[in-house]
Amino acid sequence: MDYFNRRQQHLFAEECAVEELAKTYGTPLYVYSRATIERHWHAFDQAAGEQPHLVCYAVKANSNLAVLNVMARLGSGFDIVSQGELARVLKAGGDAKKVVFSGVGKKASEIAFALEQGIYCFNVESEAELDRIQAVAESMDKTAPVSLRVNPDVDAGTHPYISTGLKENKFGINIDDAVRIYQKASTMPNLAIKGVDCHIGSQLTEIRPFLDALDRVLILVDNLAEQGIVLSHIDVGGGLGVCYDKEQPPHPKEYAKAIAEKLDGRNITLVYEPGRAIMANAGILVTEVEFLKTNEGRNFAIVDAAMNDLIRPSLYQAWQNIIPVSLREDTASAYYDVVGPVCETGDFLGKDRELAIKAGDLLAVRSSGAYGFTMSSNYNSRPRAAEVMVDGDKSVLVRARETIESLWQGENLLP
Ligand SMILES: Cc1ncc(COP(=O)(O)O)c(C=O)c1O
Ligand SMILES: N[C@@H](CCCC[NH3+])C(=O)O
Repeated sequence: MDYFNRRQQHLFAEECAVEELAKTYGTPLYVYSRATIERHWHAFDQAAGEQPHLVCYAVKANSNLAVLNVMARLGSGFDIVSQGELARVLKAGGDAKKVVFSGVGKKASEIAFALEQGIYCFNVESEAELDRIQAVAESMDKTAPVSLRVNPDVDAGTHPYISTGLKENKFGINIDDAVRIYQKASTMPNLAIKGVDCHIGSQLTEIRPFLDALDRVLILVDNLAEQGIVLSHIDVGGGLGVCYDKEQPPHPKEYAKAIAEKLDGRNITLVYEPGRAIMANAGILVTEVEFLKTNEGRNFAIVDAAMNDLIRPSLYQAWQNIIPVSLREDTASAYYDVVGPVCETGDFLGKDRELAIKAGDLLAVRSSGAYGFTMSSNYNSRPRAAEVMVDGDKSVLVRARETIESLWQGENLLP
């Protein structure tokens, strides 16, 4: 079931006409569906069945306070990678005790803040980081809960920019070094070993690499247990892909169930860190066609959203569906490159898209709820888009469009 669907000629987000939302809030506009977020979150939560588990939504996918608040109300945990993300989670009503802190470059100040808040666990990505956490915890007279993020050297079969589980990637600790580092951690007085973590990449469309990685992690878990280091959780990371085009990723239920079954009755808590699978198809980016033009036989639809609003097409050549908000029959379709106003040849949202459109029409870029707004910027001094959450027939402006004045906030002229 899709909460973004067409009624006659018009696109709806739940019970709200997208055309009306654009009129009310302007474009470019991100529109999120609360019902979709909740449905996706429950799919993970329910599929784990009897296995003790915690769904820690990956905040980087979409960190709008209202999005985090929807998740917090469901009792979600959160996967964060910075002090800023933790502060957002707390502001949105999230529980620090359900937060895992990932990331390769945690600063001492960020570690101290997270310890102060009492997070669930640090996912430690290097031996040097382990030493830093010990030092910070000691200075605060606290005990830091830690997991090692191990790198199982599994090819996730995804885009090289978003693959993280190979030995040559910057992430995690080589799984072959893990036993030694766990032994070291067990002697460090201000650390409490909690679990193990593994995240092999993003937009994975098959279960196999996840299960291969988990096989290797389970060998490590059993090996550590024999040495008296008993873990209380396994964090399997995020990475489950979604359908942008013709991909057929496993359903979150199928994925979460396959993972839970692999544990084979072990009495251990399972942590999931899904980002994209919850948010991507819970959002669209609505944009208005400013002009249509043809250069050297190539048609361009110049729209008011650009690479600064949605960078995935430019950065990864990612394909996202682009559809008219209202269908029209009074013009013939043609193939267009859908491009923004930013001064870069690489500024496009889609290429060669068959569309029947006129200037002034609205387009929706689908699957934009994850890594859309969070990766947006002010390049070309463009204020960032507004964000709206729909809930049935109601809509709430959850982030106002930036003003021109806000663009130079914090900047100073020379005296
Ligand atoms: C450590 C970690 N956990 C979770 C995620 C979320 O990934 P995804 O959005 O692919 O589920 C990421 C991003 O790839 C990550 O780096
Ligand atoms: N930002 C990427 C995914 C990276 C995931 C973060 N570790 C995307 O849009 O596909």
